[in-house]
Amino acid sequence: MFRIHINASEPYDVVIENNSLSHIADYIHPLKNPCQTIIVSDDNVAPLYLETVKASLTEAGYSVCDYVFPHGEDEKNAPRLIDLIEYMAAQSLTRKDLLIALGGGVVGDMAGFAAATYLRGIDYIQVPTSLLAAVDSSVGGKTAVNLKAGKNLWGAFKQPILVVCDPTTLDTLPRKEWINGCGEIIKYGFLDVPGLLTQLENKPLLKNQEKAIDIIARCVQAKADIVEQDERESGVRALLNLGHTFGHGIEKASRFKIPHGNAVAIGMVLMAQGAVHHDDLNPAVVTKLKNLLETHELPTETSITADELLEAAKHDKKSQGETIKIVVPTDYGHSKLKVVTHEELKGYLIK
Ligand SMILES: NC(=O)c1ccc[n+]([C@@H]2O[C@H](COP(=O)([O-])OP(=O)(O)OC[C@H]3O[C@@H](n4cnc5c(N)ncnc54)[C@H](O)[C@@H]3O)[C@@H](O)[C@H]2O)c1
Ligand SMILES: O=C(O)C(=O)C[C@@H](O)[C@H](O)[C@H](O)COP(=O)(O)O
Ligand SMILES: [Zn+2]
Repeated sequence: MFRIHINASEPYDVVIENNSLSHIADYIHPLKNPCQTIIVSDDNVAPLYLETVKASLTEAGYSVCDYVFPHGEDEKNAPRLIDLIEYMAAQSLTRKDLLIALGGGVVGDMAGFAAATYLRGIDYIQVPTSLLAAVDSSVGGKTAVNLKAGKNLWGAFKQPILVVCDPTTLDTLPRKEWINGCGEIIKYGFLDVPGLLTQLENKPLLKNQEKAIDIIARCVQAKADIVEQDERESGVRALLNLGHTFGHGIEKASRFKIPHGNAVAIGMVLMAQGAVHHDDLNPAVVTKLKNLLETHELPTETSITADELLEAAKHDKKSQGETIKIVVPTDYGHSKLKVVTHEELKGYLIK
């Protein structure tokens, strides 16, 4: 069992414990007296875990309603968010009540945003059930939905009051979602997490729940260290965007056929290749990165055109006027922030 404290402006704990879902109310109770709760989930996760969470809450005296929507990135949008908010209002949830996001990053991002804005903000808990959500999206308080113009363009910073991760839920996670989660994990390997890349090289993390617990804890601690320094991304937090400058464009241009973690993997390779020409990165680092991604069955290239990627990057949050903040690998396991013009960014895509 791990309990990692996140010392944000509103501090909270991340609990990582096998079978924690069956007694989730034990973790909630010290923070929140019995109240009305809404569990938000998708149609893959709800049939597997909704009843377990409900049973624990009901037994502890909480009343529970649920909102279950179709799975997938396509659903992380404004109409779905409004439908959820309308449902919350119809259930007469008050400011003292609680939202529980049970699922992957899509559920967590959208339900978190609903909690951030409904009645100008109510408490919420992240209960990640995908590997990607466990290592990244459930922690740090970035909530959002996508707009037609791009990824995560309508959102808010709102920290959860608690994160409860039950790694046994990964037993039902399809292999392709393990692969997807590994995209973000390898990203952490390039953000100075000591030994993480070596650990992954020695044994790929696919369908290995035993090993996943330790790696989840290491990534969460790494994210905590960054978020605690810079909760609202005015500086170092932007490092967590390694692979995302082009990754978000890849997701959008593929109409979300290429999922987030896969897109981040390709985005890291593109940025590393660019860094060989513009930042003197040793080409051997690109080879090692590609090998590690391939061992985890992740893609390393895309047929999406440079023009599409550049256009998407220009509209991303990290763009300001003619410049954009990017994250470039400086060595195997290390990266740095850099501000370049859009014209210079183009150069990163020319091989
Ligand atoms: N807020 C953040 O800091 C942050 C960080 C990283 C990614 N994200 C966002 O997270 C999203 C991606 O998250 P994701 O990969 O979890 O996507 P997701 O929520 O779509 O989950 C992936 C798939 O796995 C299924 N699933 C989840 N848990 C399962 C389980 N235990 N058993 C069986 N099936 C299960 C889901 O139903 C879905 O079909 C993207 O929208 C991305 O932008 C946000
Ligand atoms: O928490 C962060 O900060 C991150 O950047 C984590 C990313 O993995 C995540 O995909 C995030 O949603 C991207 O943020 P955005 O601001 O570029 O939308
Ligand atoms: Zn990400």
